[in-house]
Amino acid sequence: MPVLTLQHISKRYGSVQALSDVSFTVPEGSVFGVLGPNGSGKTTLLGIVMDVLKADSGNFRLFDKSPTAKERQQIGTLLETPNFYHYLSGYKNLEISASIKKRGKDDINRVLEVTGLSHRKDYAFKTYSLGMKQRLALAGVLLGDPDVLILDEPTNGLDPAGIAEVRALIRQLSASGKTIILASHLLDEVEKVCTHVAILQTGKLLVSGAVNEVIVRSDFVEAGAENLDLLSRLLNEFPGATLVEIKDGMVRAQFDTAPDPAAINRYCAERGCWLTFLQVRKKSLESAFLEITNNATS
Ligand SMILES: Nc1ncnc2c1ncn2[C@@H]1O[C@H](COP(=O)(O)OP(=O)(O)OP(=O)(O)O)[C@@H](O)[C@H]1O
Repeated sequence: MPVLTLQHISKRYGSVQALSDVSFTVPEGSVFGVLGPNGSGKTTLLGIVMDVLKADSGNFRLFDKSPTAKERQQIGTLLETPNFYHYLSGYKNLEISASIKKRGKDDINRVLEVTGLSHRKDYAFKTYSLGMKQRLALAGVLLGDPDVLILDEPTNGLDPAGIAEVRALIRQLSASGKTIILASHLLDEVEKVCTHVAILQTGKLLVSGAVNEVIVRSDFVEAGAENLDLLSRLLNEFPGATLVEIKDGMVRAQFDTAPDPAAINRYCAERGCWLTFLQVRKKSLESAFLEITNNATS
C-alpha cells in the first residue's frame, strides 16, 4: 500500500507558480527524497501534505485514504527546527514536546534511546553538538512512534559530523521499518540515504521513482589509442555500445550493460588497434542529475 499518493497538485502564491501538476507515489518502507534546488517547491509540497497549506488544485491520499487527522497522527514531521530551551536538559525539552503533542512521558526514554542520546539526556541542550541537537529534534518527531516521518532538509546547517550522525539515524530508522519522506537540495543526501526520489524544478516534477531507475548512472569507458578515429569506430561497433564520442584526447563510450575492460581490450587488439589507456568509470550522480534537469529545460 502506498503511504502517500499525490495527484495533480498545483499551488500558486500570487504570481509565483510554486507547484504545477505534481503527481507521484511514495511506497511503504522507502526513504523518499524530494529533491530540488532552493525555491523548487519542496517545502510547499510537504506543507500541503501536512495540512499547513492548501493546494489550489489536485488531491492526495495518505495510506490510500482521504487524509483526516487520524491519518496525519501516524506521521511525525520536522518541517522547521523546533525551539528547544537552551538551559533545559534534553529530557526536559522532550517533556515539553510531549505535552505540546498531548502525549504522555512514557515514550521519552525510548526515543532518547533510539536517537542515541540516553547518556546525555540530563545535560543542558546548549551543551549538545549540532548533530545531537538535530537528533533531539528527531527524537521529538519520534514521540508516539509514527510509521511515517516527513523531514524538511534534515541535515541543513549541520557540520559534516552532524550530517553523518543524522544520516546514520535516518538509515537506522528506515531499517526499523519507517517510511521517511525528506526534502533536500543535496544530491549527496539522495545518494547516501534515499531509495526513491522525486526531482522538482521550479514547481514541476521532472521524474520520480526508485533512485537506480530514475538516475541512470551507467558505467562508461575512457580509452586511448594512437588512432582515436579507429578506436571510436571500433567501440561504436562493440556489442551494447550506446554512445561513443571523442573527448579531451580520449574516446568515451557508454554501454547498455556493465562494460568488461578485458573484452574491450581484446576486441580492439584483434582489429589492429592497440590501446594506450583504458579505464571503466562511473558517471557521477551530479552529471546524471544535470542530464535530467538540462533535458527538462532544453
Ligand atoms: N508564502 C509565500 N508567499 C509567496 N511566495 C512563496 C511563499 N512561500 C514560498 N514561495 C515561493 O514559492 C516557491 C517555492 O518555494 P518553496 O519554499 O516551496 O521551495 P523549496 O524548494 O522548499 O525551497 P528552499 O529549499 O529554499 O526551502 C519559491 O519561488 C518561493 O519564493
